[in-house]
Amino acid sequence: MALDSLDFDATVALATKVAPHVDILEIGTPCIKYNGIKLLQTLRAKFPNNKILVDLKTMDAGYYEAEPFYKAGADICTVLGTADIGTIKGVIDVANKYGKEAQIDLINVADKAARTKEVAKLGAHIIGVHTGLDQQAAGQTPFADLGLVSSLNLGVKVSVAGGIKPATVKQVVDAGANIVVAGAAIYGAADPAAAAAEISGLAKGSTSSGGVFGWLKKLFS
Ligand SMILES: O=C([C@H](O)CO)[C@H](O)[C@H](O)COP(=O)(O)O
Repeated sequence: MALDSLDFDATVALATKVAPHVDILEIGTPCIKYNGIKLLQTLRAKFPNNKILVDLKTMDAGYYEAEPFYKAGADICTVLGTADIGTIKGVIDVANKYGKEAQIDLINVADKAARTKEVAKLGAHIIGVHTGLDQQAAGQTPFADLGLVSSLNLGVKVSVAGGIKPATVKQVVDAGANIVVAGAAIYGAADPAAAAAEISGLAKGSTSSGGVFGWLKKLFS
């Protein structure tokens, strides 16, 4: 789940609702810029059972920028695929130093296949196929890019983000996504915990929407 609010307390409150229903809590870029590493430290202490991704979208000084976040308990940090290859290598190297993972975000990368092959050779742990919020506002989706990146079969995990909602979870899993990111579909829902449970259930291939939770909901609705 992507936490994209700027408000510290609201972010912790939302994480408290969704944490039991998701594997990874993602601190979104605006959120980490606004709140800083203290928010990571707070979430790390409160949610020992969730992985935490810090969406740094690093563009320079990869090793130097990401190291304090891995030290503070981040499991995954992101670095921009448009960054210099040395910057990307820096984040991969520091992730390896702490036994963690680096995610290379393909947002705005022109030749996504070429960059994916290049960073896979460097040992990238996760490739992020990502249609950002501004691109979504212009009507773009991540589906075609996901198909392209998955078809490379490089043995690197693929994450997809960009307006994913219950109706599109199966499509992205079938297209090869190992990690499904949802932000607005959860925090914009009337019941974020239920939305998180439904999306997780769908992503993990449950047979009914939302697994047992969704089934019970349907039964009593
Ligand atoms: O990464 C994101 C965005 O660039 C701001 O940081 C979002 O968290 C990501 O796109 C997931 O959110 P939704 O698109 O709302 O599902």
